[in-house]
Amino acid sequence: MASEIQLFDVTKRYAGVQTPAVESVSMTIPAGETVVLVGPSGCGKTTTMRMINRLIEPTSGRITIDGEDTLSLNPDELRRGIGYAIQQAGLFPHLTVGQNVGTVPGLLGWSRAKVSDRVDEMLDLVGLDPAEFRDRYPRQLSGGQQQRVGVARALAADPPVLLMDEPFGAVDPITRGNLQDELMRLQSELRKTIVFVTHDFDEAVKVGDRIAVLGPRSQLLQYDTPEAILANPADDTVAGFVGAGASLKQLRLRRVREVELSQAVTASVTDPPAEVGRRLAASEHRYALLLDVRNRPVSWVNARDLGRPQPVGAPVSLQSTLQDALEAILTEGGAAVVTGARGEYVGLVEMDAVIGTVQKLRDEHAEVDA
Ligand SMILES: Nc1ncnc2c1ncn2[C@@H]1O[C@H](COP(=O)(O)OP(=O)(O)OP(=O)(O)O)[C@@H](O)[C@H]1O
Repeated sequence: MASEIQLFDVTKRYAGVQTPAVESVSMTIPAGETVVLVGPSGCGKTTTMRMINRLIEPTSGRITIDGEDTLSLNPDELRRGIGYAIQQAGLFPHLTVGQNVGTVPGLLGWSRAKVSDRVDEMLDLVGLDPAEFRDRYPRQLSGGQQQRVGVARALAADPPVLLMDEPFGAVDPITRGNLQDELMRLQSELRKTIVFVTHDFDEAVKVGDRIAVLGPRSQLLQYDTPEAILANPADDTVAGFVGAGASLKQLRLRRVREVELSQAVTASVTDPPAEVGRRLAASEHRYALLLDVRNRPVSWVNARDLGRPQPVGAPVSLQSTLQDALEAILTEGGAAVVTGARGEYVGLVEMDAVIGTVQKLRDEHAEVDA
């Protein structure tokens, strides 16, 4: 279940402040997508997001959820239908983890048994063992665990919309990466409409189906897929925000299965070196890949040194990102070996394929603009 959110000409002026915090913003957030609002500190991200659940009331303009004007709804009811997760989790310190997660279902009048089942289900979903964590207090949790409880609480009443304001801002980079991975896994199952605020562009690229790059007063500088923004930033401000290494970042969004694999000269580990030499001589290649009886890559052998095979480094899979493949190419010194589900040899990713992919993305997105 997911809902489309639309902003029409939305403006927010805080009392006593001359310039509006958000000025005349219009955008559509498609149902079931994760849209990331990204922009520098103070540009109005939080204000924009909080107007959706009316924690902040717009000065003018209209916001609809599935076509329904949010101003026509009772704010408390509206908020019960919108999950909300914030930095530092914002858990109630005097309530247990279970009570925190069960807050909204409780308010909605669910039976105790149903709330209790739901709490356990949600804790499981975010990777916390209910038996271990249900009765703890927030202060007895690590930052990352608190953040997980925050997400569980936001999802407990199964809202069609989830607002997340820098939800992973307060944890270390490794925990942050894990939480991002988990959110993506959850979202691939739940397909909620998620509005996610961050000032970290890399986080936006990782979790977003679309990214809204905001300037002052929440002005939409560019609103597009991560691929399109990386390939073709709308202007210098966006380019500055994308930062260095845009091409490298693109490689994180592409999978090995999307590129054309090349093929190595292969032989069996049991083949005599002379036979391997004959095969290499008949090809234009200098190296052959030796496979075991189950077709799994074992070693590389050089035409000039057939007696001394070198072990194959860590292979990549069809699901690996092109960034992983590039890393393997650089480590292996030529090509990354790709293996299938049972570890069998499938093909190679070569440098040309990686370069070609980046080039193609750039061309595709340049054409869209033309
Ligand atoms: N209650 C308030 N009263 C007056 N001005 C406010 C209020 N809340 C926010 N502002 C101002 O509105 C602007 C936008 O703030 P907002 O918190 O939406 O930005 P943000 O992009 O989320 O920033 P950050 O990334 O630093 O959290 C800022 O200039 C801020 O100072």
